[in-house]
Amino acid sequence: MTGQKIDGIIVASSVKDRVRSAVKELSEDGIVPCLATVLVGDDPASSTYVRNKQKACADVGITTKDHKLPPIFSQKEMNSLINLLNNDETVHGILVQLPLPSQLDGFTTTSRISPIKDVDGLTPYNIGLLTSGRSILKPCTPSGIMELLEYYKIDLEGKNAVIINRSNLVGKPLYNLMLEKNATVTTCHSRTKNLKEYCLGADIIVTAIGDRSKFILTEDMIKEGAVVIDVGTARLDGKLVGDVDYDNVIKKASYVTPVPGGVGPMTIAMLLKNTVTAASISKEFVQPS
Ligand SMILES: Nc1nc(=O)c2c([nH]1)NC[C@@H]1CN(c3ccc(C(=O)N[C@@H](CCC(=O)O)C(=O)O)cc3)C=[N+]21
Repeated sequence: MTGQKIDGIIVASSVKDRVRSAVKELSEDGIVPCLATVLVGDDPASSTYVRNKQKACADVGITTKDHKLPPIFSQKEMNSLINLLNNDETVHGILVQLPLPSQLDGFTTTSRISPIKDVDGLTPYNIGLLTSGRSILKPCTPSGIMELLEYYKIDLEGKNAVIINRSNLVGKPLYNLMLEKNATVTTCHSRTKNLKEYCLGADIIVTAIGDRSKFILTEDMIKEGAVVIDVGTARLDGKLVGDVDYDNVIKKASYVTPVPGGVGPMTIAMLLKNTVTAASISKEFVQPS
């Protein structure tokens, strides 16, 4: 028996359909959802990601305001820009593309974003809501993974979930979301001993390393029928590759996400969903004149 591919493109397009109709409804109320994107420097990968996010916005009727800053942009200038966007009533979501150049601190920058415009779910306020099980704006990659599991009716109740990543963007928020669904969640990372044993005990493995010289998930590391979610992204001879030895792992797993076409498209779809959520809640915060 061979496993099934989890198709992120199909699930992302169903999320986008829902977002498109929500955008239409909001527009009828006079609100045109708008995402401000902030990109510092000219890293080609980051530029491509931001461009893809803008294209996806256009596709569902969300407008974008593009802020492209020179690589020498200072923290002080960044703080003023965030203040400006926080106070701009026509902007509903603010996305600061990470990583930032070394003179800028990612945490200082994202913490400054108004929690109701925090479409990446990275402000301390939204992290607090997430750990309390009351999140509204959730980080896009983890919520995209949860959406994939739900679409394929993969139940987490009582399951052993192993996450190989402990970042603020992926591992930590995903831990909380999976815990809410009653999984027994284990976070593994570079100092974990006996990683293979954790993997072999897992009903669901989420891997987000992104460096095949350090880690590749092979079929001998998973148990029969496991669900494998690949968040890894690296370039190999110009091709996008994940952490998983897909062709062999799928023979033993029940479900596997491919790279590309798995979690990546979901990350973008959830950003669109968060932008619409932010636009909807903005109504409640509009001060009467
Ligand atoms: N503030 C912030 N928020 C982010 O969400 C964020 C970020 N910074 N920095 C970088 C990472 C990376 N990320 C991806 C989004 C889409 C794909 C994606 O759509 N990938 C396609 C393939 C794209 C290609 O071929 O290059 C796929 O997997 O099928 C991948 C990676 C969001 N990130």
